[in-house]
Amino acid sequence: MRRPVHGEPEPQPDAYQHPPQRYVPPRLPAQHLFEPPAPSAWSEPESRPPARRSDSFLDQGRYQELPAVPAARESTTRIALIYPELLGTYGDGGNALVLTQRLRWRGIAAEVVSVPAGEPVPAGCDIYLLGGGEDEPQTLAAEGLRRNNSIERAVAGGAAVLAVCAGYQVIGQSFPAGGKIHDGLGLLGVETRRSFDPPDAPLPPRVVGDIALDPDPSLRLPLVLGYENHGGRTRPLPGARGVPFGKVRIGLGNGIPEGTDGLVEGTVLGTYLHGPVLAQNPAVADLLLTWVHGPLPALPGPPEVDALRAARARALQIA
Ligand SMILES: NC(=O)CC[C@H](N)C(=O)O
Repeated sequence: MRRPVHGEPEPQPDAYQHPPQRYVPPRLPAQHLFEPPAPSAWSEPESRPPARRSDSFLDQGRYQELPAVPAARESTTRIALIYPELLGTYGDGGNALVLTQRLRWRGIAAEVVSVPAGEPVPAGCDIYLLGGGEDEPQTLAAEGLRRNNSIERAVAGGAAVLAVCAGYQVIGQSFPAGGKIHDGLGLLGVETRRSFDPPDAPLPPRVVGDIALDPDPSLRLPLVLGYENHGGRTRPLPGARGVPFGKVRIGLGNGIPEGTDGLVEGTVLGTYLHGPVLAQNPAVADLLLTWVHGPLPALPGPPEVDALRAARARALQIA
């Protein structure tokens, strides 16, 4: 992007144009991201005992005052980032950072367990993250994951999964790549194809751009914002359980006549939304965290994300 000439006003959030989709970030106080929210932001009564966490960063100052939280499945919440070099093309690894930080802000110990391709996937993690990727890496990822059923076993034991785009396709029943149909993990009852149109119809174009969802009411989430970039179309199999992640307000999502994106079944969430989706939608991060922790104290903001969401909603004319 061109740097502003001295004396020229810096671009402001309102300069965000759509189309063309060019994002100018709002100007924000940089230090906030490194500071915990003020204790006044917490909705729980102050009489609760301090958090169990003893992390050197969190032990400083205000974190001592944070309320206790329900017992985690284990003392440290383990967030598995699956094959980041194959399923990390679109910055979806940021989802791990968001989950970790939102736990730490609440005084809960958390660690990211990065699982490189070729390594066995541990079955003892609390949340499994699969990101987006191109067709070939996605096929390799599916092959690796099919070698053991760690994620399926972890889910049976109460773990949560967030699978984005290629990850969503991989945890479904089947997906296309390189002119073939590949088996997925079958964690979600969906199938992906390049098209569900009659074989003689031209292939639909790749969809790239902003996406906004009205989440399924059962999830009790605010508007979900993101970015999509995929060639595949995904539909539920007959008799599939779960609810769509949301109804598409802007964008394509699953690309089926129902106008939905993703599928949520139990503690497994598949979606086409990049962003990273949890960075733009902290409420979705907290939904995943409550799946493994039970109810958590409210944690508003951070204000940078509120500002970002407001700017994006304005730009998409859905404010
Ligand atoms: N962004 C992605 O993860 C893309 C997934 C898949 N390769 C597709 O094009 O549909």
